[in-house]
Amino acid sequence: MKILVLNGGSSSQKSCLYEIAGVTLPSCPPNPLWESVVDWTHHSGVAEIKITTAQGTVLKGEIPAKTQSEATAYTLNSLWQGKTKAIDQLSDIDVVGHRVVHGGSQYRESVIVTDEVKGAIADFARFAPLHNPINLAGIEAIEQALGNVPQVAVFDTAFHSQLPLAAAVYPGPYGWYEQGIQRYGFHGISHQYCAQRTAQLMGKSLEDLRLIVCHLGNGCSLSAIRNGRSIDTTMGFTPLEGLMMGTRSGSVDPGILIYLLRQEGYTPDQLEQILNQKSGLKGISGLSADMRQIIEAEAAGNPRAQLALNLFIHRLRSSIGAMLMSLDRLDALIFTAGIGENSALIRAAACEALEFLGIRLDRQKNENNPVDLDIAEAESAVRIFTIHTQEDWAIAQDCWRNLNS
Ligand SMILES: Nc1ncnc2c1ncn2[C@@H]1O[C@H](COP(=O)(O)OP(=O)(O)O)[C@@H](O)[C@H]1O
Ligand SMILES: CC(=O)OP(=O)(O)O
Ligand SMILES: [Mg+2]
Repeated sequence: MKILVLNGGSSSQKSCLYEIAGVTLPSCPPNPLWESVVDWTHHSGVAEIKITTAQGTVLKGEIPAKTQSEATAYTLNSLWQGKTKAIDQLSDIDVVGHRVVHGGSQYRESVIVTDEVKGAIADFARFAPLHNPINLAGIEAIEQALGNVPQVAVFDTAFHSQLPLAAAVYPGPYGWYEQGIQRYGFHGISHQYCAQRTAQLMGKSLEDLRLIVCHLGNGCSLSAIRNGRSIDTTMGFTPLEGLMMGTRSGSVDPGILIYLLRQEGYTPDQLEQILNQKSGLKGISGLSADMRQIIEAEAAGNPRAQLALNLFIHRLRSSIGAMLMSLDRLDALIFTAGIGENSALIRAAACEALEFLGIRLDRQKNENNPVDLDIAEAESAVRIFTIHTQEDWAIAQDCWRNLNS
């Protein structure tokens, strides 16, 4: 079965083609036949593209793609034509899986896309305006190019859909909860994948483990996992709550927003822009949303980069503390996504604060940025893992399950 996965984010679109040959799912993620990343973050109106095939062909360049649909059309062509060709024709694709960021409380599992599902994704765009429209555009681009190939929507909110009420409900008026204003949580595909992979590496059943997953990418969130379920998480009603992120503020006093609306005459659109695009590492440093550049500038003595880094670490530590208190035992602390997988400095800074609990990082192992490895000292009270998050593979597995159930 050939499975195409589209993972559309606010500034990038990652796509992947997998082939599953057997009658059961492989236990470890297979290498994809073909992968592409389209990134809009560097220049306006132009996207950077990188395509890699299983044969090792790498194509890098810029394409004049302003929209998601243009980028998807270009990407699909490169799948069956030219140097990066991986299939003879698009009809060789059996199923297409999509990461859909918001599925509300309605979608607790992945589903085959129907008109009703598309309507719900469009409706939930109210709650995730930066993500859901992009996910829907991906589904429609595939409909145009591939007709009625089965498509599967895999929701970032699904893994958190059983949050206990104490974690899910905001302490505003009860009417908020009745109208759907509640904590949904995001990055669930990654949190769930990392939890399952850690259980596999520990040789234990996920049911028996208590875990904290730190998903630290452009968007950042933590989850507390017990009996294989997310019981607490830092993102909430939208992907704005919680940790400080690349360009997003994370949690701020809502009083600030009332002040800005009333005293400074800001519009809701301006507030959205500030909180989503002009805050976080970029807003504080004035330099960049890229953690690598923040770390470099901090090392060179830039005071605002120093402040941005200190804020990021402070909020990460206090939120790990919050997740810890939702579990009454911890078996493993897991770091994943761009920063979590690649920054020994951030992992060490987070773990330093936990040493009083007997949680000890092996400095040498940590420095090597290992993939899917335990980086705790042998006598540590809690295991510490770096896990390469494979959201695309998790989506491909859900496609396979939907078509084989
Ligand atoms: N070696 C590194 N050290 C620190 N941060 C890194 C490193 N490599 C990547 N990152 C950071 O990872 C983040 C992007 O993470 P990623 O998971 O790729 O994001 P996305 O949310 O777009 O999927 C960026 O802030 C980038 O700076
Ligand atoms: C939900 C979310 O924040 O996603 P991303 O980190 O890809 O922006
Ligand atoms: Mg990501």
